[in-house]
Amino acid sequence: MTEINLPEIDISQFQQEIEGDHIQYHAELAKVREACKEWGFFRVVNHGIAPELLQKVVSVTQDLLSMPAEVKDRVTTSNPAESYIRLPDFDVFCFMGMPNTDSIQEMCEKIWPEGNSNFCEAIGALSLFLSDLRTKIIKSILASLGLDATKFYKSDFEKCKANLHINGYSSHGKCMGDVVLPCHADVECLTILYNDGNTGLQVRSKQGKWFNIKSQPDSFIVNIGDCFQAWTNGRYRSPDHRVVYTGWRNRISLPFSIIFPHDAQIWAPVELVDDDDPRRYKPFTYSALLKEISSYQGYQADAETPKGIERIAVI
Ligand SMILES: O=C(O)CCC(=O)C(=O)O
Ligand SMILES: [Fe+2]
Repeated sequence: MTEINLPEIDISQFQQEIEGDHIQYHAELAKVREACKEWGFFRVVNHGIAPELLQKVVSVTQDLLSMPAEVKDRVTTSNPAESYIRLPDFDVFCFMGMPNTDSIQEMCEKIWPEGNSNFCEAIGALSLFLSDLRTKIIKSILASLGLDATKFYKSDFEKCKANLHINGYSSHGKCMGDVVLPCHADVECLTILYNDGNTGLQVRSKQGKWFNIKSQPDSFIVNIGDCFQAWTNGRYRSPDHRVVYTGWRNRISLPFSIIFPHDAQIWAPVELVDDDDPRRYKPFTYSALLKEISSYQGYQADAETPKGIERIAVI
């Protein structure tokens, strides 16, 4: 299978403009635009997060994932979105409303009653950095659409929430090429993904062909989610992706998902609607979308099922 190098965006190039009021359209934003149209995926480099912190995050999450099942079960709660879930092929730990030091501390104390400051510090610091990075990424994407990024960030994105997942994939009983995370598109607004450098993530092109995503240490992978696809009136795509087994002993990934407030209307601005691009979606809320997809849990076996946004909002 062909391997692709995701388009690389050097976010440090518009650091100052993002902090100011106006982002000048320039070559790096043209790359964001092309990447979001073509793949719905890009890679962010020069993000300012120290490689030492990323190594520490990998090390503490390895510690967490290697705890015995009965210890991990101590963090299982009645709300599956807020705890630990053991799926056949991988473990998922969920932290809601990040950055939230209380929820990190709470989970940590259940796993390590004697405390684990390394874990709390590393996950806490990563969440803080990612919250800051998300603002820069969203503003860059808005500017790449030719929009007033400051205005639209404030009106539609400032109140977005974030959840952090820790995914741990095991190799137990796996054969090369086995699909360990089925084909899906992220339903949220946007995902900023960090992984431990192991390969396995694949993206499906517009033409329906699967590509291996080349791994690149110390960078973050960004992908557009279904809600953002709808907000852009379909100009940017929320890509199907999956994870396959490629021979690792175990594999860690940390998706940081940005979500619209549950009851906010998701609605493309008029600037993105014209004769060439007539309005594609009716307004909908994230909570209505979640309700719709709960029937198939967000995973679509090779995407035969129409996406949630197509089912509830397409005009
Ligand atoms: O593990 C990965 O690289 C991707 C994870 C993912 O797509 C997800 O959690 O939605
Ligand atoms: Fe995903």
